[in-house]
Amino acid sequence: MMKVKMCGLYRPEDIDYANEVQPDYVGFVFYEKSHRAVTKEQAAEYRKKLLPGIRTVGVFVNEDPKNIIELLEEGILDVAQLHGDETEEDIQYLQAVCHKPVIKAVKVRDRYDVEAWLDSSADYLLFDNGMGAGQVFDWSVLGGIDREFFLAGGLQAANLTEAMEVVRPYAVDLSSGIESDRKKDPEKMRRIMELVERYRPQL
Ligand SMILES: O=C(O)c1ccccc1N[C@@H]1O[C@H](COP(=O)(O)O)[C@@H](O)[C@H]1O
Repeated sequence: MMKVKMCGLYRPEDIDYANEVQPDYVGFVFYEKSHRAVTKEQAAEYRKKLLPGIRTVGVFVNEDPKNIIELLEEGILDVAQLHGDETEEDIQYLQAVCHKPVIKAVKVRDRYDVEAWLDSSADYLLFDNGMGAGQVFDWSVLGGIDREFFLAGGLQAANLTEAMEVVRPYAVDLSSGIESDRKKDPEKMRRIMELVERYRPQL
């Protein structure tokens, strides 16, 4: 069944919106250059308010593994998403220490970028065009992938159904596409869930 991740929740009300629409995953960005960045304390508070069935993903860019491990071991996060230059060794180290899923985000320019990570020990790959910039990439380079992956990058109500039908990812991942004026928009979140629910019975 198609999963959905709603990423970049950073205001207290974003948690209320997520509890209403109930995506499979929500993402907290631990990257201080992002307007969506949260602190460990905020994420801990948000985790407490979030419905227990919703899994929390921490988004990191070349973060000190010690900080990632702390968040995973304290139960603030269920999954780590590595969005920087992390290596295969970094991924395996986190998996060995925490026994929690690791998503490796891959910035896709062409098929070579995709193939370079197909044998990764990451629990999931995530194919994206950048870092939450809301830009789509050429999905045709994702053909014939024999493992589960998240599709991110510029997904929104207008292109989501096509993305699900054409790419058939394990999960769709949205951030900019569920925002208005750089804030999470509950109406857009509801619309996305409607589209995912409508698609789900087909699988
Ligand atoms: O959202 C951010 O600010 C961010 C910062 C650093 C790394 C990743 C970030 N976001 C990730 O970008 C994708 C898709 O975003 P969009 O839908 O294109 O806006 C998603 O995986 C976020 O986790």
